[in-house]
Order: sequence, then C-alpha cells, then structure tokens
Amino acid sequence: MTTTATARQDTTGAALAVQDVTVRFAGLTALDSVSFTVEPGSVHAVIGPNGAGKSTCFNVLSGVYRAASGHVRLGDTELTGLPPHAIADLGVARTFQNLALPPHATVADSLLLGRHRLTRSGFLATGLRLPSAVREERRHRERVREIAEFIGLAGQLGRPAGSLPYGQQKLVELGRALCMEPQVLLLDEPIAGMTADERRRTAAVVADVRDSLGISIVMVEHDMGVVMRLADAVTVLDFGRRIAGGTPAEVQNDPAVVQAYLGAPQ
Ligand SMILES: Nc1ncnc2c1ncn2[C@@H]1O[C@H](COP(=O)(O)OP(=O)(O)OP(=O)(O)O)[C@@H](O)[C@H]1O
Repeated sequence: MTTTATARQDTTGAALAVQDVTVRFAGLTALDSVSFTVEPGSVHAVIGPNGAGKSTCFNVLSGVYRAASGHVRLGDTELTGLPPHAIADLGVARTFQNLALPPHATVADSLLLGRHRLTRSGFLATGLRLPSAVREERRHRERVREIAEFIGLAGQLGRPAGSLPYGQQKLVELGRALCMEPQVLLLDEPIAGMTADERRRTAAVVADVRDSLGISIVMVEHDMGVVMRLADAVTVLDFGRRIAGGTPAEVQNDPAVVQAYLGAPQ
C-alpha cells in the first residue's frame, strides 16, 4: 500500500460531537440521550448487543434518521437534522453494510462516483467536453488512481467492480467514500462477511486511513477482535443507552459491558 494520497490535505480535523441524541420509533426509544465525541484522527467504535441502537446511531450521524432531540456537530458545524447529501458535503462520508455498488461499472467509475460532489463543471460543459471540464475530469481520474493505489486496487481499475471478490468490493466502497475527501468516515460493519485474509487487509486499510490521511473513523462492528485492535476509543450501547465508553481495554473490563453481552448479572 502506498501513501500517495497523503498529499491531499493538511487536516487538523474537527471533533465529531454527539450530544444527548434521542431517537424514537413509534413508542420505542432506540437511542436514549446518547453522547460521545469522536476525536480528530481516531478510530471510534460503536458496539453493543443486537438491537442496542448501533445502526440507529449510524443513521443519525449520516442524516438518514432525524433525532427527536440532541445535537450532532462536526467542529462548529451543526449537522443535526441535515439531509444525507448535505452531511456528505460537509465532510462526513459513509459506507453501507450491504454492498451498494453499481454492478457493471468499472472500479474507476465506481470510485469516480465519489468525486461527484467535488465536480465543478456543469452538465453542459461536461457534455460539450469543454477544455475546463476535460481538465477537471483528468484531475479527478488522477485522484481516483491515487486512492485506488492507497486501497491496493490500482491494478483493478478497469475491471467491473461487481466481478471482484467480496472483500475487494467492500474496499471499493471504502475507496468511493475516500474519494469524497471526507474529514470523517462512517463504516458500517466494514469487515462483516469477509474471509480472514480480507479482514486483515481491510483492517490494515482502515488503520492506514487514520494514520496516513488523518481521517476520523466511526465504525459499527461486531468483530470484537478487530474492534479491540483497531479502535482508539469505544462507545458501548445497550437498549439505546450508552452504558460505557473508553479505550478498548477499559470497556472490555467494564462489568456493565460484560453483563450486557452475557445478558445476566455477573
Ligand atoms: N426504522 C425503524 N423502525 C422501527 N424500529 C426500529 C427501526 N430501526 C431500528 N428500530 C428498533 O430500534 C432498536 C435499535 O435498533 P438498531 O438496528 O439501531 O440496533 P443495532 O444495535 O444496530 O442492532 P444489530 O446489531 O442487530 O444490527 C431495535 O429495537 C430496533 O428494532
């Protein structure tokens, strides 16, 4: 893996602050006044047993669900209540639990989709292939190549993304999110369904995104081994409440966490 993509930025980064967020579905409180802060350039895992509220939390951060109360802020910027595309425009990109790639598009074109919000040339200029639009497209394609190198898929740029092994398709999704030049990357179960090899490789890419690009990562993940190895901080949810938070070692030894996972008092 190369670090050519490091040239892109000098991001000191902003903290992503979740403050007293409550989400209700028809009488059920899926998130109950949940607060946590994702420090700039860190991997922050959100964990918890089934139904704890992890996906709900993720969907609030990405603007899919609207909180009944509370705030989500990136630095000084209020994200609360904004639609998903506006949140993406402000630098919070997400991947999906299930693959969401156009099946026949090449890897290059799939990654290029992530550049859409950064494209300045209008529809007409692009259609007429005006020099400014051609130059801009070339710049975007160069950036796509750098990101493909970063995620280890430069050799696959011309292949249909749908023809790649599952683990590589998930990396394309991650690459597409990186193409948006985010400050924060939201990863929904990034290694679910992967082989051991794919898991290792994806975990290495996630660590590299943090270490080389300085991007903050919020990750919902069931694989505790990966969470413990990768995360700088962990927030634990149970029945919609934040029951613990801290370093992986701290939460691992927290009696409330042990009880939540085992479902019985110790
Ligand atoms: N769109 C929805 N409508 C109604 N209830 C919902 C909706 N989404 C989630 N819930 C409920 O909110 C609670 C939290 O669900 P959520 O999917 O956030 O948990 P989770 O921690 O992601 O679980 P899992 O690990 O099983 O994916 C659950 O009781 C769930 O049934």
